[in-house]
Order: sequence, then structure tokens, then C-alpha cells
Amino acid sequence: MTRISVGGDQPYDVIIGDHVSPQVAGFVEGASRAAVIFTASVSHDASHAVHSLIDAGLEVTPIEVPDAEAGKTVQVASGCWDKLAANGFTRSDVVVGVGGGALTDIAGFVAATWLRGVRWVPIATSINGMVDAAIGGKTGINISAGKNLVGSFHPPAGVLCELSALRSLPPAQLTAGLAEVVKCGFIADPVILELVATPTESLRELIERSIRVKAHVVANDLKESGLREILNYGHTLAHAIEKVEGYTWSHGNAVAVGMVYAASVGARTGRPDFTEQTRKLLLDLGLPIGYEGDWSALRAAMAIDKKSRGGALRFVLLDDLARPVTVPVDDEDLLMRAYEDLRA
Ligand SMILES: NC(=O)c1ccc[n+]([C@@H]2O[C@H](COP(=O)([O-])OP(=O)(O)OC[C@H]3O[C@@H](n4cnc5c(N)ncnc54)[C@H](O)[C@@H]3O)[C@@H](O)[C@H]2O)c1
Ligand SMILES: O=C(O)C(=O)C[C@@H](O)[C@H](O)[C@H](O)COP(=O)(O)O
Ligand SMILES: [Zn+2]
Repeated sequence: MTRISVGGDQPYDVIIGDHVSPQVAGFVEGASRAAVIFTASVSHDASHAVHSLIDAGLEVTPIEVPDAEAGKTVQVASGCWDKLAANGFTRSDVVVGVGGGALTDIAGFVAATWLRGVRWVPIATSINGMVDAAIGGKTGINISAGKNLVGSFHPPAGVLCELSALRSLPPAQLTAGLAEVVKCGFIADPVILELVATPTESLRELIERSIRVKAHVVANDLKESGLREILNYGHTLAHAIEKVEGYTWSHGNAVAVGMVYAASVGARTGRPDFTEQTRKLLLDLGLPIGYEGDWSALRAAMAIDKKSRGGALRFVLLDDLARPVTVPVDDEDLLMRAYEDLRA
């Protein structure tokens, strides 16, 4: 078992290991009720959390919600609020979210909004959830205008990364989760870019290194006033692809394509060219590196990216490995030509 501390005004620990879910009881002191929000795909892991909370003397309300992005809606949040109300949840009670990144986003959002914010504990069951979504307190839902447009920064009381759950994670989801790991390599820890050559053997180290990257960033800039933007590397196009494709593309696959695009925008704005290195790394992992679709629809979706200020798109680009910068890019022709590189 490994414990990584996340600093800042509201510090907490991330616990990584096999069969760590029962440790959820250690994060809920003083609560008399817990809602365990989960997806059917991880009902086995959720039941472990439920039993350990019952053993700790809590009254537990299990809440199953729809899978993946279908669960990140205001309707699902509303259904959860109704269940919390029906079961008398007060400010001393707690929300536990068991699942992948989409599930912990919605569970965290329910916790952030119920009575204006109650404690919550994510139990991450996917690579993406472990290295990224469960840490840092970004919670939220999608709306018809786009991805994650409604949400709140609401740090958890603690995070559990349930490595044993990865045995049931579909291989395609495991691969997709590695996109965020590669992201951490480019923006902060280039050793990751070497270790991903042997993802199976290095998986535990890749997870822990990526968690350390995320922990450092969010400890220093919880509300994304600057530094935290680097975690959005590749996401400007990725979120647009997810929206335009009606969330049929996994987040990780979209981030992979988004990183190739960011590398191309970087090169075209006079920065070192990481396009080929990015393509090769992602291709070797089995991640997508190309995309074809209507540029104008994607460009419109990108306009609502949270890094935008006024009319200008802002991109995270690389001045070098582990030297990310956020810069406005207003050359529309350049943005379109970089997009055309994705067809190459
Ligand atoms: N809040 C953040 O900081 C943050 C960071 C990164 C990603 N995200 C969000 O996370 C989501 C992507 O996360 P994801 O890649 O985990 O996708 P996901 O949550 O949609 O999970 C992918 C699929 O794997 C299933 N699954 C998860 N764990 C499983 C397990 N152990 N066994 C069997 N099936 C399992 C899920 O049910 C789902 O069908 C996106 O919505 C993204 O926006 C948020
Ligand atoms: O934690 C962050 O900050 C990130 O940007 C991490 C991203 O990987 C993640 O996909 C996040 O949900 C994106 O947030 P958004 O603010 O661009 O919606
Ligand atoms: Zn992401």
C-alpha cells in the first residue's frame, strides 16, 4: 500500500493498493449516514465499501447511477439529491463514489452541491480515475453545450485507488486511461515517457508517478488560477471531440488525439516539435492519433473551453518536456492547419 499526501488548504491522503476499499471507514469519522454512489460495472467493489461502512456503524444508502457519461447529467444528480433528502442526509454525513472518472465526477458533484457541500470519498476503479479524476476536487456534469460545463471545486476527504478493481477493467479502458498518464509525462515527469514503453510491468509505478504529478499541481493551485491549467494539456480539442461525437469516444482516446493536436499547434507556433514522439508513444500503446470530422463543429465546441478568456482560445503547449505554458492562439489558419495534420 502506498500513501501520497495532497497538500493545500484542505489536505488529504491518496491510498493506493489492493483491497483498500474497506479503508473508506477511516475517512468518515463523525458521519452517521453514507450514500455509496456506484455504477453496475463495479457493484462488487461498491459492496465492499458498503459492508465496511455498515460495520463501522453507518446507515448506508447505495445509489446505482447510469454508466460513464450517461451518469454525468443534472437529471442523475437530481435523482441522487432526492435520495439524500429521503434518507435525511445532514452536513455531517458523507458521499462515497465508487467507479471510473465519470462516476467520481458525478458523485463529487452531488457531494459538492448537497447542503452546499458535504464530505466525500472517491474510490477509483479505473486508471483514469486513479491518476486523475478522483484527485484534486474537480467535480462536475456535462450539459448540452459541452463537457464538464457545470461543476465545483470540492476536494475529497481522502481518495482510495482500488488496484484490485483493475482486473475487471475492460482492456480498452485500461489503454484509454494511459493517455492521461502520458499527459503527465509530457507536462511534468518525462521518466513516465520511458516507462510507458512497458506499461504492464510498470503499471504501478506509472500510476504512482502520475498521482504525484497531479497531487503536486492541485496542492498548489486548487482552483485553476494558473498552474493547474497544465493538467488540461490536450483537452481543448479532446473535449470538443467528445461533445461532437456524442460521448461515444472515451475521454482517454480523445485526450490522445488532443495531445497530437497540441503538439502540432506547439510546433507551428515555433516551439520544439513533439508531434512524432507523441504519435509513436500513443500508437505503441494502442491509442488513436488521428481524427477526421467537421472542423467548424469542433472549432465551435472549443470556444467554450474553460481556459478561454474573452474571444481567445488558450492552449497548453510545451516549451520543452516538462515545461508547459498556457498561451493564447488566435491564428485561425494555424489552428486549422494543425487540425489537418491529424489526417496525415
Ligand atoms: N475531475 C477530474 O479532474 C477528471 C480528470 C480526468 C477525467 N475526468 C473525467 O473522467 C471521465 C473518464 O474517466 P474513465 O476513463 O475512468 O471513464 P469512465 O468513468 O466512463 O469509465 C470507463 C468505463 O469503465 C467502466 N469501469 C470503471 N472501472 C471499472 C472496473 N474496475 N471494472 C469494470 N469496469 C469498470 C465504467 O463503468 C465505464 O463503463 C470523463 O468523464 C472525464 O471528463 C475527470
Ligand atoms: O484536474 C484538472 O484540472 C484537469 O484538467 C484534469 C483533466 O484530465 C480532466 O479531464 C478534467 O476533468 C478536465 O477539466 P475541465 O476543467 O477542462 O473540464
Ligand atoms: Zn482528462
